[in-house]
Amino acid sequence: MDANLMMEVKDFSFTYPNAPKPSLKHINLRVVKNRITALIGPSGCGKSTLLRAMNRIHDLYPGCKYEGAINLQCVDGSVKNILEWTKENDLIRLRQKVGMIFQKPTPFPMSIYDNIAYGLKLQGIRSKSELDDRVEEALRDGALWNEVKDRLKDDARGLSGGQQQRLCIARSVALRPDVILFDEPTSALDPISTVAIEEMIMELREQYTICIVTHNMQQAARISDYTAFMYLGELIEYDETDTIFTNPSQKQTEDYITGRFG
Ligand SMILES: Nc1ncnc2c1ncn2[C@@H]1O[C@H](COP(=O)(O)OP(=O)(O)OP(=O)(O)O)[C@@H](O)[C@H]1O
Repeated sequence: MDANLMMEVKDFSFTYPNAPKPSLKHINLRVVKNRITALIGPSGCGKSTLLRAMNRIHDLYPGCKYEGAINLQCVDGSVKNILEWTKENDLIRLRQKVGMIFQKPTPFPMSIYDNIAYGLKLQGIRSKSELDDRVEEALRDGALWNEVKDRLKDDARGLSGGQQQRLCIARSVALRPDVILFDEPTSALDPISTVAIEEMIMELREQYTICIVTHNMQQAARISDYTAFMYLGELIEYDETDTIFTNPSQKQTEDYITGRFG
């Protein structure tokens, strides 16, 4: 695997439990370190299914069938195929290394502070001052600190939708993952909150590797470095975002980005 890659999906097929046929077929995708990779394509093409395979979140339901490989570059330079991991502890660690942000914000029913501290405590951090520092650092990374620093003990569910989404990003970032997966993170938000999240994602790229599913082609064009176009469970074309949007090599990609279908 090239040193500039964080993940590499190789000849990957995926079938949901009891489904008659695979939802993803022979996918190859390169996820470059410290870059934003966007997955685009019409509804039902398999974008979310692919994203969710990248931290094995499908395994919360038994019976999924994986074929091929999803390789992850580890800190020690070794490369691991995450599809071979079976132990529950390995999967928990994987989801700390490869975090996920969902379409609807999912704050825990607890205070703003505890939303962040919860995962840190699970990682074994007990010192109050260390927890305070890590919570502040995460909320700063999530561009939320100034808005919430005087009400850290308030219930997180009292925040606006955009603030809740930034809290969820801060919660993920607090665990210092290598990769953050975003599944349509702004589709439930107003335009102003959307801009705030997009700006944050672009800043996070300096420290993290990012993969984002979006229905919004302008969003993909605005924020991503690389784009993959998917159709009917296959990856049709992958390239630098500028190339995909100005000079795609496949007719299906061109038809999609010019609004002729989807
Ligand atoms: N839990 C499931 N069980 C069986 N099939 C599923 C399940 N979830 C999704 N699928 C099927 O897998 C295919 C890909 O779905 P997926 O949600 O990944 O597409 P998508 O491109 O993200 O769509 P959208 O943009 O509408 O969210 C679809 O044919 C869908 O019906």
